[in-house]
Amino acid sequence: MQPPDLRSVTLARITPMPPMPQQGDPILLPPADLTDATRRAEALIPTPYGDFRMIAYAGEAEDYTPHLALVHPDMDPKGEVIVRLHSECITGDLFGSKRCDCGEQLDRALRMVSAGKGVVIYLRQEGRGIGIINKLKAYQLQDQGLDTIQANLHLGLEIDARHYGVAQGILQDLGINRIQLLTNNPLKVDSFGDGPIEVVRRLPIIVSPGEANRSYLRTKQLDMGHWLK
Ligand SMILES: Nc1nc2c(ncn2[C@@H]2O[C@H](COP(=O)(O)OP(=O)(O)OP(=O)(O)O)[C@@H](O)[C@H]2O)c(=O)[nH]1
Repeated sequence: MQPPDLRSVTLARITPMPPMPQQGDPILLPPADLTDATRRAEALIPTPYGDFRMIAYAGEAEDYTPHLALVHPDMDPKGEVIVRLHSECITGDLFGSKRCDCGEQLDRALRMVSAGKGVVIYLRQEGRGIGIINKLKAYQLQDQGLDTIQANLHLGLEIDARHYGVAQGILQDLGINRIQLLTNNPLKVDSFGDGPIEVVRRLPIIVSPGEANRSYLRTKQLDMGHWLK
């Protein structure tokens, strides 16, 4: 086997920044929304929030980014189950980025769902469905003055590319028919429409804005219609 070409590794390291994303750049999108809610594996996961049964859902050929359900061990599917649909945000959920409210929302959701014996469904919809590469490009554009909507549009992408059909499939698989949905996003509530799962109540999940996410949250409130105070 040929050894790696270390010169190109060094070069890549010292290249300061990639060029600004431009309209017309090739668009790399993550795999299309998985609509196949097939239960592939599960195990008990003890967390600081309490124990959850973690269940991975994916289609047959889609092992790499399964959606995850974290189910309280005493969840009663016959009740009005507290449910959080949380879209993946590596920057916020994993690394605590302050550019968005995602990490704090996930923390709060896990507390509420643990207390209320409910379910968190962790949907692999990084960057509102555009993937981490495009989200980082969008952040670069936001640092130049565009807002979160304008940045996606500038890249030729949808403002919000998410679909929630698979979440309904997962809830059905868990035997759940009636939910209290933790969200500020009207599109998440609307996505249940006249489907098999009834949203009996919406529960707000609002975190206090900070310096780094104030304008992001303002755009979500004023231009994306999120129910934020
Ligand atoms: N494209 C893009 N995505 C972002 C940006 N900031 C955060 N996100 C993504 O937005 C999504 C937010 O997910 P959620 O918190 O589940 O959903 P929400 O639409 O904020 O609605 P809530 O249920 O009220 O929290 C995640 O996938 C983040 O990765 C951004 O500036 N641009």
